Amino acid sequence: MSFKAVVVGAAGGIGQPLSLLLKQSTLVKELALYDVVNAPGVAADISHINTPSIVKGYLPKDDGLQHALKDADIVVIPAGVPRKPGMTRDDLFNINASIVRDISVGIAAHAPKAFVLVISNPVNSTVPIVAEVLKKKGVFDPKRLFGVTTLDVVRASTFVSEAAGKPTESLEYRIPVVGGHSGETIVPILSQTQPSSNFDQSTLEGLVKRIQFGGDEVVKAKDGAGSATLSMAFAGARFATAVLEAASGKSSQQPEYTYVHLSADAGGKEIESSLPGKAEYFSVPVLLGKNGVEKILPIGNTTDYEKKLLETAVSQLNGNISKGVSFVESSKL
Ligand SMILES: NC(=O)c1ccc[n+]([C@@H]2O[C@H](COP(=O)([O-])OP(=O)(O)OC[C@H]3O[C@@H](n4cnc5c(N)ncnc54)[C@H](O)[C@@H]3O)[C@@H](O)[C@H]2O)c1
Ligand SMILES: O=C(O)C[C@H](O)C(=O)O
Repeated sequence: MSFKAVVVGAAGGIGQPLSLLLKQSTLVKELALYDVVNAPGVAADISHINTPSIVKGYLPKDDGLQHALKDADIVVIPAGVPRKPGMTRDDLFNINASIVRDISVGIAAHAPKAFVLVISNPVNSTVPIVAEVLKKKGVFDPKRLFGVTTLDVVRASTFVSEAAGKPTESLEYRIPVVGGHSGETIVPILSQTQPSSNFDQSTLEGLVKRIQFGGDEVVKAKDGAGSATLSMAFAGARFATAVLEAASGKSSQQPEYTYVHLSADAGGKEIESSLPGKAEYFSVPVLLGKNGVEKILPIGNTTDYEKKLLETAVSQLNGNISKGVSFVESSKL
């Protein structure tokens, strides 16, 4: 079984390597690359790779977005501006909110059944923006909308395996990361690290900070030239592949951590009622299936320290979520 995948923002720092990685997937039969600039060039380049998928590039002219999205099974969105040093992800809201809103209007009209994977920041707000647009258009299915928080999970296994003195075994390190995708809304549950690792409290807190602010590390190192692109492309392709594998009927008992509307499954509702405050959206452990979210698993036991981290995350997230919802409420669609 193979699928039509669309990358919106395909000519960007994430979009190009992400498109390259998706071109390598045998789960993809058609790859539609859309951007406001240079998408045909990126598509021409990638199309020379001799993997089975057909690649086409689209620009806004001649209803490009509509044609790119037509019959899409999965739409991955890394469109929008990245951070520069000194900025928070929320500082991107003013520009990226309308970009994501307008793309969502296109998805509602031309690919209402597609899985939608949102990479554009601030994810805590852009996912609610997509949901609100799809709701207004009567096509919202919470099982099919995902905020991509995989990079936090990828970073956690890299940083924790390094701290455990086993950097070459990082792929074996599984660390739940829940909450949102910005600073203190990112909550690594290091007490559930597998293989289990015993860190003293100060190492533990250092690791939590590093995972929460891993994005800033890259923004600082790039010194004005943007934020994480290559590690994000890796993480985005990994998550998109998991969604497509599940859609093709290959089930996995390994959860993926992704930022979803908690109504997507009864397990989400249970998590919502157990959280120390209101949060309609949360990154949670999800088992994927043919229709997207199949089951939301419990977050599991947490230490008192992690409970405090969760409290802080929830209090910040709620404002991010309301900001996205209000933005669509006040938009003329
Ligand atoms: N979720 C995550 O973990 C994560 C990680 C890294 C970056 N990001 C976010 O991803 C976004 C993209 O980052 P980047 O480094 O690739 O930026 P970039 O500037 O290199 O690329 C963005 C691309 O989006 C395109 N674009 C702008 N408006 C568009 C529109 N209306 N339709 C289609 N395409 C449009 C631009 O032309 C550009 O090619 C940023 O918002 C960044 O903060 C998220
Ligand atoms: O840090 C950023 O702004 C980009 C991204 O969200 C990241 O976590 O690397």
